[in-house]
Amino acid sequence: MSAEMGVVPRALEESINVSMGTNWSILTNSTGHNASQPAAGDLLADRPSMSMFASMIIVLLMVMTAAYQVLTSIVKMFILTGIASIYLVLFLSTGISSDLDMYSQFYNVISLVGFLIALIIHGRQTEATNRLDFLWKLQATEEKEDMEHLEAYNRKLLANILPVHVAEHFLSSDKNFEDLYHEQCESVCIMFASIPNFSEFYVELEGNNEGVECLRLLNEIIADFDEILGEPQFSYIEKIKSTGSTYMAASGLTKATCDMKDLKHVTAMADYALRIKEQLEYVNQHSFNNFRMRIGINIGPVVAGVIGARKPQYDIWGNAVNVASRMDSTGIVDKIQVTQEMYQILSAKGYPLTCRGSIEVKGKGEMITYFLDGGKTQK
Ligand SMILES: Nc1ncnc2c1ncn2[C@@H]1O[C@H](COP(=O)(O)OP(=O)(O)OP(=O)(O)O)[C@@H](O)[C@H]1O
Repeated sequence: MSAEMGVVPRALEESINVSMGTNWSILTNSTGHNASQPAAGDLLADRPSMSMFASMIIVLLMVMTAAYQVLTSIVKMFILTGIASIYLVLFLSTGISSDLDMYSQFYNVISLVGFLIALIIHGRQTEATNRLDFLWKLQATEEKEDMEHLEAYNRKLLANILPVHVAEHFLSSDKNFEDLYHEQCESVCIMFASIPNFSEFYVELEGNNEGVECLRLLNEIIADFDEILGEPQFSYIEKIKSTGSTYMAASGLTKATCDMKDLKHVTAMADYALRIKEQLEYVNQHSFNNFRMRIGINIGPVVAGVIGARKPQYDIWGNAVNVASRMDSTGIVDKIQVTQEMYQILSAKGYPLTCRGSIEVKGKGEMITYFLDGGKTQK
């Protein structure tokens, strides 16, 4: 029996070697039948692992290049094609592939080219996605900046319409203007300042553009009063509104501006009244007019709130406000009329005041009032 168990016939061995591109003589060697060629068999057995090793190195190199984010897809394409070309030239021209048959060599080349194409397509797609991501991020950043600008603009706008603390209340919480905003303020100093003879000045003629020039001057006066409020010493005061030629302001509406210890919000209001009187004199000198001012000030508790949703308006209400208005309406031009409560505070602080005496105030009866004659004098 020439073909024993475990022995590969010579013809079969050769046919396997041809079809697989390998040498099976090492196997036959193990059976002891070809023991004369062990060294040649070992060498041949190493060959497939060498071509495999080379292929793996190239694939690894290509994957590393493809994964390198900094390179553009075009540069990657050139590098990958270069690597693949060098490998193919070496693979086909040197002995690396000699252990492989034609079919395996062809399969190896096709796999590499396919892999190369896949990497190039992947590189292009990744780059396109990254570019799109970048553009979206840029757009999102621009939109965020626009929104921040818009929010800042809205804040500024709202802060011009409402006092800062009220504007912050609406902006910081989820409140809307439908909800009533109100607060109780215990010690608020209220001032009404009017220019009674403005109505004499206001005439609608062709020469003054149907009264527009008169309004222009009134606007300048009110704007001057607003600007004075911007001075640091008057930070206790909040403008409430101006109706016609009457300017209304109040101080001590917030915890920060209500100084119960030194009553600075009261003295600030007295100083402000004196200051706007001076300002009107300055306007008179420069516009050759003779506007006269009448001012009334009172102190007391008020309710502050925002009325209206579409055009919200901050205002204050209470008996103290009514009395302050009466101090103006029952006052005398060029004088600052104050109530007894104001007198007690201001005289204690060193302000010169003169008692006017008792006057009849509508709805309040007889009231003793005072005139504020000037600024604080050093005691
Ligand atoms: N928030 C306010 N803004 C402007 N003016 C006010 C405010 N609150 C009260 N007043 C004015 O105070 C004045 C006194 O108000 P009060 O309610 O005592 O009297 P009245 O009889 O209603 O007013 P009037 O004498 O004008 O008829 C009124 O002229 C009113 O216009």
